[in-house]
Amino acid sequence: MNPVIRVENISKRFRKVEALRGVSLEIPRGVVWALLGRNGAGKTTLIKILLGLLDPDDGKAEVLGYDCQRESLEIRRRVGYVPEQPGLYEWMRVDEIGQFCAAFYPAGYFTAYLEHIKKFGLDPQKKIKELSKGMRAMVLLALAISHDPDLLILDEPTSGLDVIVRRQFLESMVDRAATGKTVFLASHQVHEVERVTDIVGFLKEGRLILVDEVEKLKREIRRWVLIFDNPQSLNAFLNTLTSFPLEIIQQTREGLECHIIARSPGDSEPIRQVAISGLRSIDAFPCSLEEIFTAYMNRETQPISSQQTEEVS
Ligand SMILES: Nc1ncnc2c1ncn2[C@@H]1O[C@H](COP(=O)(O)OP(=O)(O)OP(=O)(O)O)[C@@H](O)[C@H]1O
Repeated sequence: MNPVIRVENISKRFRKVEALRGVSLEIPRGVVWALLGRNGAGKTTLIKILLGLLDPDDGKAEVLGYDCQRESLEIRRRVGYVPEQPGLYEWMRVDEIGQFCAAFYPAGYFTAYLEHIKKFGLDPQKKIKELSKGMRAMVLLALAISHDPDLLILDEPTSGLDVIVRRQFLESMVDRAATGKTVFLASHQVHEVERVTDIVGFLKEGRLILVDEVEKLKREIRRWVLIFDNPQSLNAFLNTLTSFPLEIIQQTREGLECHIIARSPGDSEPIRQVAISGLRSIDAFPCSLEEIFTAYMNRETQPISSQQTEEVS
């Protein structure tokens, strides 16, 4: 089956800023896919390219089989989009804005819109300018899903929503995916999307550094805490670490404790096989998606070698 989103080697520069650097990805149908990155990582830039609101400097992107540069109108008609910084007509009533947007979509849009508004507990007679931030977010979501789009794109979807609404909102994304629709969301609220996301992509300074299933990441990545009797044993261990069949994502040291976040394929736990004298204890802990994300984001800035360790000890 063709992917819903296909991005090939997209780059985008704003003057001196390289907002996207050779990003490639494919998003299958029927999943909740989250693009996670820190502020300024390039998430909104990628979304704007997908919707044809920005042209890339290099590369090619397709959404629902349409070319993002040449066929952006087709894309915008078929996709539901909730922007990060929405502009709504302040003077309109909640029902009026639905009626206004219905003109761009097939019959049935307005009826579906009113149903969503009712479900969200919003008063259709209220003026947009009288709504709270969270209520506005709900109006935007209702506007974005009332044509039942095959693909829903959300930029920072939960900002402004209280904890109850946020939970309902994110869970409704899972329900959409269960009916074969696709949800692509960009966020830096990693802990919030963890429960509802099938696949994540980590975007760091314009580069997509990882794409994987959340369940697989959580199965394969562990935080290890090793406690040694003396610094020499700890250093000896660190010197052998590169020979383990492991992807070391982060390693830090506090006194005689070594903390490692590492990925090993399958269920094997190679660190457990460590045979170094002076090892007092070894424990493994599951990682949250937030811990995994943080470890990847800090990866280049926090390497410690055994040489550095010796200096510390
Ligand atoms: N129109 C623009 N002109 C100049 N620089 C821009 C423009 N749009 C984005 N940038 C820059 O490109 C980089 C990526 O911005 P982008 O908005 O895509 O990040 P983001 O991941 O969505 O961030 P946030 O989570 O804070 O919304 C940033 O350094 C930003 O300052």
